Amino acid sequence: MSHACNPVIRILGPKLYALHFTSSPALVATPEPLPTHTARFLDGRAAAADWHAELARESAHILKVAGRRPGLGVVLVGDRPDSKLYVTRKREACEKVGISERLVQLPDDCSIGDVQRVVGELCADPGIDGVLVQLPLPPDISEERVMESFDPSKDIDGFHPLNMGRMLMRGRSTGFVPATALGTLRLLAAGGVELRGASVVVVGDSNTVGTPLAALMRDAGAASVTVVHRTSYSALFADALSPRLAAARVAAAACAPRVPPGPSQAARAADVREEALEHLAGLPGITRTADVLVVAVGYPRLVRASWVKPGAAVVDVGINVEGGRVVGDVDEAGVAGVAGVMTPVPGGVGPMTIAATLHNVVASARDRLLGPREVPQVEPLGGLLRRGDLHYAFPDSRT
Ligand SMILES: Nc1nc(=O)c2c([nH]1)NC[C@@H]1CN(c3ccc(C(=O)N[C@@H](CCC(=O)O)C(=O)O)cc3)C=[N+]21
Repeated sequence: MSHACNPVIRILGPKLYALHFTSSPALVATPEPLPTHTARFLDGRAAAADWHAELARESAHILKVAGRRPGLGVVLVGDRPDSKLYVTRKREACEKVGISERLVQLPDDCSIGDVQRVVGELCADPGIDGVLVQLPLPPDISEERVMESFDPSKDIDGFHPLNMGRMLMRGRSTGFVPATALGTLRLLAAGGVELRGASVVVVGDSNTVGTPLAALMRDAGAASVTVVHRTSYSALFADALSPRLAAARVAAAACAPRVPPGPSQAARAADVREEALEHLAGLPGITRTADVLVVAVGYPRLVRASWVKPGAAVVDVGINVEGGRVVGDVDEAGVAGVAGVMTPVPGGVGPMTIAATLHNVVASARDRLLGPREVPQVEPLGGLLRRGDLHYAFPDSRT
């Protein structure tokens, strides 16, 4: 009997699969091995390149009809190397697509008023269709207050409360959708991953990634969306819960970056890591229910093979630097033996985030310069995303 053909087994997963067989003595003698998979990786760089090519055609059309290119305004506060890298990536992509970009840099010690003034100026510029403030901001500047100072019609990150609010209203997401969520959905659609009817688990509850993704997965027809709140994994980051973890951090900080960690130090770090993971008792049981598992926590290689339902689609939104390499929140090598589909890091969601940002700029320019297009009455999210449309609506938009 094939595992894949038995709906009860397929739905309930490997634990009950074992129970099923132990209940029947005749079958206990010849248990089938648990299924193994070799995950298909979704190529975010290729999908982003396709998207860029589409956007370049639209941008050229806008230039021809309206006489100017779509325009993006970017505000960069301070000099975090990661933020500078992402801003550079956006600039390169803008050049490819034919978007004119205006970057305003502010020093680390600027005031919230300075940021709001620059946002106001960029939003008032008639040659600019979309504005974004690269996050995170210095801790003393309220990101919420900055978002509230945007003109919502130029908030291409979709972080203004008006755009966030619209997104949370079932089937009425007519504003801008945050880039990481939009890019993830498009990557899944390009990879043929069906969200309709899926059990979705989103690990991470951030305003920028987890919350928008959960809302959009629901709108895309997921059967259920479980959001794992940060209290479920905060132990990973809480030194108080693990004095040895704190000690290891202090030791690592004292050595780095001059002395590379020795074998005993590395062993101790691995040990401490295992200890921190023990605090996550209930989490693997939840992630194992997911047909589509999204991980956006910011902890390297958190999700391992035993956390994943065989054949699931695993989306890795994490970006962590470990030993000079960029790794995600998923143990790629291990999980690849269990998952059906995976997004790699790097080369997965990251490039799609950039393309989605530019998509929002082009869509904003199109609405502004060519007039807003009809909102289709009945269209599944995936289809609309494939057509590169900003707006979407659903038949079941009753609250
Ligand atoms: N207002 C705002 N909007 C954002 O969209 C925004 C932000 N703030 N703050 C930070 C996050 C992060 N983010 C990424 C973009 C591209 C890659 C990316 O291209 N990553 C490459 C690796 C980087 C490289 O080496 O090029 C990859 O995954 O393949 C990653 C992360 C946008 N963010």
